[in-house]
Amino acid sequence: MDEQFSYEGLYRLLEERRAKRPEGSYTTYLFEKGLDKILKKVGEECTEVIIAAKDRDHKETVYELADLAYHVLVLMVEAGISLDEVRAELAGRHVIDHKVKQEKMASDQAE
Ligand SMILES: N=c1c2ncn([C@@H]3O[C@H](COP(=O)(O)OP(=O)(O)OP(=O)(O)O)[C@@H](O)[C@H]3O)c2ncn1[C@@H]1O[C@H](COP(=O)(O)O)[C@@H](O)[C@H]1O
Repeated sequence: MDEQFSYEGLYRLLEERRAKRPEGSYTTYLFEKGLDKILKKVGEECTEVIIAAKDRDHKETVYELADLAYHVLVLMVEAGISLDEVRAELAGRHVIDHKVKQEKMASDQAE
């Protein structure tokens, strides 16, 4: 296990790939091909996650989820979407879900 790994670190590396376009980099290849290619890869990886999960193949599902996560991060960099934006969106929903859950619990108790 690489102790150095973080989503933030990988995101920054992908941003650097987009800016510098080093040769021999698969990420450079994706950015050179452009948005349609990146979207195609995200679609393919989604399908592979679905197939692996449907087969209840835990190891393969983890592998395909990692492929999907990488390609989603490439898409985010290409689209100029930061990890903080997605984190903030999830955090906002978390509060809403909590309130809905509380309201439901309160109305269930009143019955
Ligand atoms: N996490 C990944 C990662 N996951 C998957 N992949 C690549 O995604 C590709 C997916 O395989 P496929 O068979 O679907 O695609 P392919 O046939 O190789 O290529 P296509 O023509 O279909 O696009 C493989 O080439 C993998 O190497 C990744 N490539 C890079 N990273 C990360 O990105 C960093 C920078 O990578 P480079 O830009 O290549 O230096 C690396 O250090 C890693 O941390």
